[in-house]
Amino acid sequence: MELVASNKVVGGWHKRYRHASTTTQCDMTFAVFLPEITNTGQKVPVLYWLSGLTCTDENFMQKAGAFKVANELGIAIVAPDTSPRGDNVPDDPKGDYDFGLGAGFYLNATMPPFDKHYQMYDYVVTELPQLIKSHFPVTQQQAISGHSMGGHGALTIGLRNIEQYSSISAFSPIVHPQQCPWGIKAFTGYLGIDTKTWQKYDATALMSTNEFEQPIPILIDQGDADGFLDEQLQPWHLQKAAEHINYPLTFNMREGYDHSYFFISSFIDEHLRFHASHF
Ligand SMILES: N[C@@H](CCC(=O)N[C@@H](CSC=O)C(=O)NCC(=O)O)C(=O)O
Repeated sequence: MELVASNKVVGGWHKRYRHASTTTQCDMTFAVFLPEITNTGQKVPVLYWLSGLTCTDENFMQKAGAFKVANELGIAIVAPDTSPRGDNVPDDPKGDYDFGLGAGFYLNATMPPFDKHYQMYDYVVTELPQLIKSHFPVTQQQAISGHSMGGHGALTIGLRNIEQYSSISAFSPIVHPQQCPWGIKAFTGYLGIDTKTWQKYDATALMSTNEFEQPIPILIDQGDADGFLDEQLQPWHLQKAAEHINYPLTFNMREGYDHSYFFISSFIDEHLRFHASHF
């Protein structure tokens, strides 16, 4: 693992690393925030943050304003990149922002030429946590959160790995990708046209078809001035499925907020406190 950058912040540290990933078969970069309490070697729980379309590991760390409260609560934050990258990694044929580089959709692609590198589900669920546990002062406690495409990632990964996380949260998530343009494009390209293979990557489908004996709590915040709300995000699908099985989902519609990190930075403290209360 190669240290790419290191910045002292609120008494703790923000660091970026590059490593050769066996899962995505390319170099991956991730960022980690380590609260001050870890300077003495004390172990802390980890929040995994999954970013949205066009992002890298840097967007959340630079724009979310999460460090002060994460430091106060003693939570480490890990932010992976949103796709594999490199000269050999295929991109959207037209170079569009919603597929390929920066748009890995946190799934394991099965369609060539994407299947070789686009294995973001396994990377986030397995390889990255193993790497974090072996190199940083963290406990076994994990939570997962994300924004937009990353909210989709947090919901699907969390719901499929309930024993691995103590809580899930999301800002402006894509909750029913098989029924929105971003999701249909991504799933067709990465998984092919057989929609049966799409179900395990669709939070609403997972909520509708699974039984959750020990559900973990979910918190979602959504801005009502979000330009992607009606066409892409459609949170009511997940709300309805959750209500149907009495799943512990808290949903906040926030008046006047859009899709940006201005919105995330306004409510990230509440999400951090939510996760801290469930570790
Ligand atoms: N460039 C696109 C929109 C891209 C965009 O809004 N990306 C969001 C995530 S959208 C869903 O996954 C984002 O987080 N951008 C990075 C940031 O720092 O704000 C367009 O022009 O429509």
